[in-house]
Amino acid sequence: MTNITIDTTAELDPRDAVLGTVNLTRRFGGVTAVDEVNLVVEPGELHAIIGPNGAGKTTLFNLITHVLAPSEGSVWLEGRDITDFQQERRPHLGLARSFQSNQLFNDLTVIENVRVVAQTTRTGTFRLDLFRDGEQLCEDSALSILERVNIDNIREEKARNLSHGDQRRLGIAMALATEPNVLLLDEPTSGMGPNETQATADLIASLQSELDLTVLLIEHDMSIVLSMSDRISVLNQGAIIATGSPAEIRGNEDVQNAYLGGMKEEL
Ligand SMILES: Nc1ncnc2c1ncn2[C@@H]1O[C@H](COP(=O)(O)OP(=O)(O)OP(=O)(O)O)[C@@H](O)[C@H]1O
Repeated sequence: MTNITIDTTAELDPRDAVLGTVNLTRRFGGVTAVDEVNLVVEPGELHAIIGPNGAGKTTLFNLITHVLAPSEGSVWLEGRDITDFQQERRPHLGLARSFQSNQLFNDLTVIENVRVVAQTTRTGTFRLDLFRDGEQLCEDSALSILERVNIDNIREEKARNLSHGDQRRLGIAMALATEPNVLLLDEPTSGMGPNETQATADLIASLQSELDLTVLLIEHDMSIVLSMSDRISVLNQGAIIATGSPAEIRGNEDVQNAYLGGMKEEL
């Protein structure tokens, strides 16, 4: 493998980062899907993870969110080792991942979906009995999140009836209901046309700046990645082989040739 040294964060210890990983590794039998990854995410940045199919992006997200346990290494959030924290505890730490379509409550309305998450986060108890006293706070908070994500106009629709794009926006709204400091987005524009893709990119940028969020994102659309990221890490065969600004990643001939392959034209 070509050695590329454009990691502008190399001097930072991942244990001191807002989100960091130390030698994070996951093996599946003989395959090392994530290989000694040291990731440093800085406060308030939009940090994208890119790489070819099978590079280990989803596995890395699954390790950070404890969907999978690492074979080796650790995950750090604001100075705490959260490697062994169970998934359910993570939203309370300020780390949230956008909900996937199969995690929505299909028979609840859009606002009910967000309210359930807001309530669960506030009370620590999962509750579907939504119509009790003392829930005005969650209702107000759910509505303001829907307005922020621009889906308040469909708040009474059942989740199952939403378009693909609206389901993805609802997934982001539900993550926001946990009041995160760090938001993980797993291909937020997948399956969207150009207009929806741009609208989603604009939404993410506005969330980042207005809510002072730190965002870690996997995204295949290179034009989106290059236009909106503060920094980009390139994964290849499980390892981070470069981290840098979009200009550094775009301008690096080795990255283009060795790791972006078919995406080279888009750089
Ligand atoms: N549960 C699993 N069991 C066995 N191998 C797995 C498992 N999950 C992932 N892998 C392997 O780990 C490697 C990394 O996969 P991963 O899905 O993390 O890559 P990716 O970068 O997200 O790919 P894509 O862009 O295609 O979604 C691949 O070789 C994949 O086949």
